Amino acid sequence: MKEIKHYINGEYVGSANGRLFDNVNPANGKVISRVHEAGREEVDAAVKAARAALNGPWGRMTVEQRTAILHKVADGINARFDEFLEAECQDTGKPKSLASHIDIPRGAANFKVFADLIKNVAAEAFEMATDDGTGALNYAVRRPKGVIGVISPWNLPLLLMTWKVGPALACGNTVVVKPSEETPTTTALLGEVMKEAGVPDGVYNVVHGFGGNSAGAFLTEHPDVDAYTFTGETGTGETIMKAAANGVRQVSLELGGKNAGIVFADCDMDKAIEGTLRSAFANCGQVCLGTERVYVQRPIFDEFVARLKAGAEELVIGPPDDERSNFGPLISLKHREKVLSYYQKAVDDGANVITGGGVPDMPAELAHGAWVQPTIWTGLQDDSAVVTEEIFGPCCHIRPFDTEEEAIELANSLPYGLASALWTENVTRAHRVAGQLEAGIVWVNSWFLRDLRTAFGGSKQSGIGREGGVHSLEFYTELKNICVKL
Ligand SMILES: NC(=O)c1ccc[n+]([C@@H]2O[C@H](COP(=O)([O-])OP(=O)(O)OC[C@H]3O[C@@H](n4cnc5c(N)ncnc54)[C@H](O)[C@@H]3O)[C@@H](O)[C@H]2O)c1
Ligand SMILES: O=C/C=C/C=C(\O)C(=O)O
Repeated sequence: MKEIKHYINGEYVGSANGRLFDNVNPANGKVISRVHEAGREEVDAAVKAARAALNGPWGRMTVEQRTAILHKVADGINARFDEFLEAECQDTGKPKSLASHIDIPRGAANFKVFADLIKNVAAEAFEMATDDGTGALNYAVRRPKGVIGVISPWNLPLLLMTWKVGPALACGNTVVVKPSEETPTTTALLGEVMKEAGVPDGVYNVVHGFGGNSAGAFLTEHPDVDAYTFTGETGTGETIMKAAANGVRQVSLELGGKNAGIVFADCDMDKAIEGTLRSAFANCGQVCLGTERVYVQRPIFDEFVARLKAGAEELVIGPPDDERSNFGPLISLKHREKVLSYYQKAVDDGANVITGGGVPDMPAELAHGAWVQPTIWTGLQDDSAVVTEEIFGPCCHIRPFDTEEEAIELANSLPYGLASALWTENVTRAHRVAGQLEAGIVWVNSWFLRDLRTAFGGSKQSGIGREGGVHSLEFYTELKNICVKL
């Protein structure tokens, strides 16, 4: 059986404690590899390697040298595209048709975009007057923040990890990555690409394991990490923030959501249906930006529900290699238990189950997979847990509204604020509503349309800080002001 090891100081190493855990393909329940679980010893070795590399060749490279290497990393991912694709789809069960368009290309793009950005970004300068008339000049320079702890989730493993590692390395930092225990493979494979691209040893380190009382906690408790960037659940974000408070380390947190879609009667119905289908069901509903609450203006409510139902029922459930498949399994049987508990709760709370609500019949070879049906409900009260809590599954609740004010109030009613999608052909309304939604990202007549130069992150309990474009540079560098008396 294949073993997945830590990548520390340019070498793949096993755990001294001898502990390994199973990596399961959620499409069929088969164990695909055994993963080493880091103890404090491996985490400490990884942090030490990262510190040494920061003070070593990486820290002394020019921006041009560093960014040329990062372009080679991106090229290296593309050169081994099929290997990354296979690994990502085995770990997650997601359709290859999805991962080949989103996960792997974005893995490469995340290095190119930030390598190019860092070469062109300016820092501020201010001339000032002084009493003696000679004046002074202030100018700022950017310096790497140091050793960055990167903790990433399982839903878009390579994409979300490189979304952090790309800018961190472009800014001259070194990293210790703790990928999700569910999806260790592409993060491990990236070590080989780093080596081939000429990234010095110790710049990119990977430790595997779980969260609490395992690699995740050991990394966030390590005193020699300068800052943490985390994507995952809001509750985990709180725990990481507390750990980072020791030593006053900065955090960037991209957390959970319960995102609203708002569909006005003046929308282009075809676009609204296509976009809402993707936002509710892509990646089996396991996208932080996904829509789990849909508010539809009353005159088009029945038509919208009927068309979304028809679209959901046309989704092709199947394994990654099936070219027709556009709907894979959940990440694990454990996560399916959680999702199915909400399916049951919806019924208990009196929902109309418009479609789905259970587990699909699958052929024998897939019977042990974490399959679940795409599900749509109507008729729930606004305070049902199904409508207020993040489920992170392929499901949404649709509720009618009458006025614009009501839609805004409903959308803003929860403590989350990650993303919203609104659908209207009235341009004035689009701007007016978008400006009032409490969310870090608002899409108008689209969903998950990403320009990597833009600010990305959540408001309220959906996160702290923004990444993307210059905002990533803000987090991954220290801006130092130098004041020169003339
Ligand atoms: N806002 C965003 O950009 C964004 C993007 C993707 C996913 N998400 C969110 O992520 C969640 C799904 O991902 P998940 O289930 O992997 O999240 P999770 O919080 O369970 O785990 C994420 C990572 O944190 C680690 N971890 C868990 N407990 C830890 C601890 N005590 N200390 C240190 N590390 C710990 C895990 O091992 C994993 O690597 C959803 O809530 C989703 O909304 C948010
Ligand atoms: O599941 C969450 C998706 C997050 C997407 C990004 O962070 C991105 O597109 O950069």
